[in-house]
Order: sequence, then C-alpha cells, then structure tokens
Amino acid sequence: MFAARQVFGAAQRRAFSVSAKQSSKVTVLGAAGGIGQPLSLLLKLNPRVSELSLYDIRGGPGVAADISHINTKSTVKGYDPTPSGLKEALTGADIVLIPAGVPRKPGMTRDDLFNTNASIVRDLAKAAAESSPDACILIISNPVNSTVPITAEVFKSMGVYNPKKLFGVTTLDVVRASRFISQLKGTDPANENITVVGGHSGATIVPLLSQSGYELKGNELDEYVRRVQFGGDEVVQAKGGAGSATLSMAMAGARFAESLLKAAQGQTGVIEPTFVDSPLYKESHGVTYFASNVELGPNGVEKIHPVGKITDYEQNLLDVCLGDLKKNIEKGEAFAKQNMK
Ligand SMILES: NC(=O)C1=CN([C@@H]2O[C@H](COP(=O)(O)OP(=O)(O)OC[C@H]3O[C@@H](n4cnc5c(N)ncnc54)[C@H](O)[C@@H]3O)[C@@H](O)[C@H]2O)C=CC1
Ligand SMILES: O=C([O-])CC(=O)C(=O)O
Repeated sequence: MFAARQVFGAAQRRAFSVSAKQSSKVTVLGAAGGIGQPLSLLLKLNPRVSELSLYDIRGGPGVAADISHINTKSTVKGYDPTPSGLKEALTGADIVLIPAGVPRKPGMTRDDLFNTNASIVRDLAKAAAESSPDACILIISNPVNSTVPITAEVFKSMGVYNPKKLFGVTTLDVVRASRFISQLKGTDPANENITVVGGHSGATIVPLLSQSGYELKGNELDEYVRRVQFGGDEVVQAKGGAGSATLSMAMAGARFAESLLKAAQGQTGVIEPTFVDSPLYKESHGVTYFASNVELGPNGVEKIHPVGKITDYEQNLLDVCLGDLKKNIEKGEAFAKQNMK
C-alpha cells in the first residue's frame, strides 16, 4: 500500500483502496451440506468473491472441484478435516459462513438441535478465532438465538471478540415475510421489504408489517404472522424427515454475504436485518442479542437501527419474543462458559 501512497493522489488512493478491497476471500464451513452446496454455488457466481474456500467434515474437496469448473474468475479450494485443513480454509478469510450442523426433523424445535450443534459451532468458532479473528462471522447453524452467543463467548475467551463482526443470519425470515405478503396482495415480492426483528425461531420472529404500510386484520393478520414465524416448519413438514430449508436459505445467506461485500467494497446505505450484539433491549430486558435493521459498513456493523414505531399487536409479539430470546441467549452463554475446551 506504501506504493499507492507515493505514486497516487488522494482521490486515486481512495479509489485504489476501494478496489483493493474488491478481492474477498469467503469461507464456508459445512460446505458439502444441504445449504452449503447451493450457497457455495451462489457465491461462485458472485463477482465480488475472489477466493472461495469450502470446508466440511466430509466432501469439501469434491464440492470444490465441481464448483471450480464454473467459468467465473474466483478461485475455489476444498478442505477436509486434516490437521491443517480447517486452519488453511480460514486463514485470510474476510467472511466466514457457518451452516455446519444438523437440521430439524418433523416434530422438533430449533432448540432441540442445541445438544448437537452447540459443540459443532463452538469448535468452529474456536478455529475461526484462531485463524481468521478479523473476519465477519455469519452464523446459520441453528438454534441461531443460542449459537450466536456461543460464538461470541468463544471469541471473548480468546480475546478477539469484535461485536461488529458477528452476525446471526435471519435474512430468510425477511425473504419469507416479503414473499408471503406479495402472495396475499398480488404484488411483486422483489419490491417488498418487510422488516423482521427479534430472533430466529417461532415466537422470537417478529414481522413488522405496519412499517411497510400494510394493515391486515383479524385472522388474516394472525395467519400471516404465524406463517412467517413458522415458515421453517412448513418446509420441515414438506420434506418429511429429509431436512429443513436449504435452497431458500442458500439464497438468503448469499444475499447477506453480498450485502456485506457491497458495504466492505465502499457502498453506503446497505441495510439488512440481522441478529447481533445489540444495545436495544440490553438494559430494559437483559436481552443482549437482537435482530433489527442494521446498516453495514467496511467494518461490519455500522449502525443498529431501533425497532421504531409499531402497533399494539406488534408490541405484544415483541413482548413474547423478548422473554423467549433471553432464555435462548442465556442457554448459549451458559453452555459456552461451562464447555470451553
Ligand atoms: N439461519 C437460518 O435461517 C437457517 C438455518 N438452518 C440450519 O443450518 C444448519 C445446516 O442445515 P443443512 O445444510 O440443511 O444440514 P445438512 O446436514 O444438509 O448439512 C450440514 C453439513 O455440515 C457438515 N458438518 C457437520 N459437522 C461439521 C463440522 N464440525 N465442521 C464442518 N462441517 C460439519 C455436515 O458434514 C454437512 O455436510 C442446520 O443447523 C439448520 O437448522 C437451516 C435453514 C435456515
Ligand atoms: O426451520 C428450520 O429448522 C430451519 C430454519 O431455520 C428455517 O427454515 O428458518
């Protein structure tokens, strides 16, 4: 970079530093799974990604070989869980997406995944804290309300926690909320942007329809809210034991990563709802992580937007959400503190 300083003027240097950030290494942990594969495919199609690093406990190199034949510029490398595999996959990453872990079967809640996924996420978080401490970490593995606090505790214990760079991916809730309202109103879902706040499971998912100027009433409103809150269950039921949402989640994860890359590469005004270390309900309710609209910037979280004006109906949903969320967060924190390896 010293060469840029010596040779170019200020404006050119700014342009240079923006374009310098155009190269982005993105790592997927759990890349051979139901989400991991289509997510990796979408990332390979994204020109903002220059290096794609695909790790899984089984099948990473195979998925990487397949995807690497796609004729876009980024390089692709797959990694197995050899002693150096995970470390190499993570080193130098700007963004790490984590969809590693087991999905639900019918009859299970996301919290029922806790026993299996908590330790998977803890171990991957530890590896990320060691090898890519400055990366943006995007947690997809459920239960997100607990796996995000687990990741934070691991990073804190290793002295590298940056609350601006840890995100629970709740984008799928926003995608569903927009799609479902467009089905009711006969609009183009691409033009819908419904804010969803809270967390990522059942009653902790709170769509704020009123903020988009919609006024559903009675049963129609109840059914809409229920469908957004339990959209994941709709897919789990339909797949009949073969897993949960993978393709729509891949799209949602790729959209969130794209938003982060845009912000990192100099675009302003990039806003996505996401579950982050948040001051909004910390003092009033002891809820330390919360999803709301977040403006993204070159260093991750730029600005956490407050929930804003909501109806009494939405306030009731939010009250229920905050109670559940607090328990989910505390469960994750307690696990991490008791099970730090
Ligand atoms: N945040 C969200 O909105 C959503 C989250 N999910 C969650 O994403 C997770 C993954 O779902 P699927 O891809 O459908 O599951 P899957 O079982 O198809 O894939 C999971 C992958 O993780 C890998 N894996 C397991 N342990 C690992 C480890 N220690 N290191 C690296 N890779 C490891 C497996 O080998 C497998 O390839 C689940 O926990 C699911 O509940 C699913 C949909 C939406
Ligand atoms: O429902 C699940 O278990 C997977 C998920 O998080 C979703 O589809 O929103």
